[in-house]
Amino acid sequence: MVKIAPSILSADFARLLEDVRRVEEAGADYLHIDVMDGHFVPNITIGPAVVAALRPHSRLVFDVHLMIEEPDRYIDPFIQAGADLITVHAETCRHLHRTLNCIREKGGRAGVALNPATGPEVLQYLPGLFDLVLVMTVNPGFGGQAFIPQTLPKIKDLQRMIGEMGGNVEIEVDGGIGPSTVPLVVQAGAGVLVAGSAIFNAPDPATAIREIREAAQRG
Ligand SMILES: O=C(CO)[C@@H](O)[C@H](O)COP(=O)(O)O
Ligand SMILES: [Fe+2]
Repeated sequence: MVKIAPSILSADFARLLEDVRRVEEAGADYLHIDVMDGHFVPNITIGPAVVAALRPHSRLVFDVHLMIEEPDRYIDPFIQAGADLITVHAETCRHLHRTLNCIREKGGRAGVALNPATGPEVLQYLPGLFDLVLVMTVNPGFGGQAFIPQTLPKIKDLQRMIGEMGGNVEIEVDGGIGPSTVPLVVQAGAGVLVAGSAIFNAPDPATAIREIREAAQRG
């Protein structure tokens, strides 16, 4: 069974809690929270205060995607705010090994995100140190972009690599995910599907989640 992670980047920020409740009731698994700093990516979004405000109102796994320079500075604030899973971009980490250890020491699950142009080999010598790999299927920074099909072979390579490493590591995909792309990424090996615009811009987010699950079964 795949997991579905609605990205609140495409939610109505003026009605954020309402939107979170709606996807939680519709059976979402993770709540994907995109954190952008205006440096690593051009956009600026959410900080720990918003995560802390939502935390008492939701039992969803808070899946925090840090698209920020120097992510080490913000691991503790996001854990304190209630993040369950913290994903850092390999491209932003000078010492990825240290950063992953730091997330786990503070009690979080650790994820590594890879831009479309970044290969999986950055993970090769880190077996057992990460819980999730986030394959960016668009360039990070904005919702509503078109899926990049050249990322599919990377998902397959990662699945093989993770299988050889052993352990329990999830492959998450993020960007341009919706009913038409879900079968492709699931076939390639993705197990966690992030979707922003496909869920929150749909007339009914619950129906959109159901359609994504049905598409995953076709995959
Ligand atoms: O991390 C990001 C964008 O950088 C995402 O999580 C987006 O929120 C995905 O949006 P859609 O492509 O699903 O609209
Ligand atoms: Fe994201």
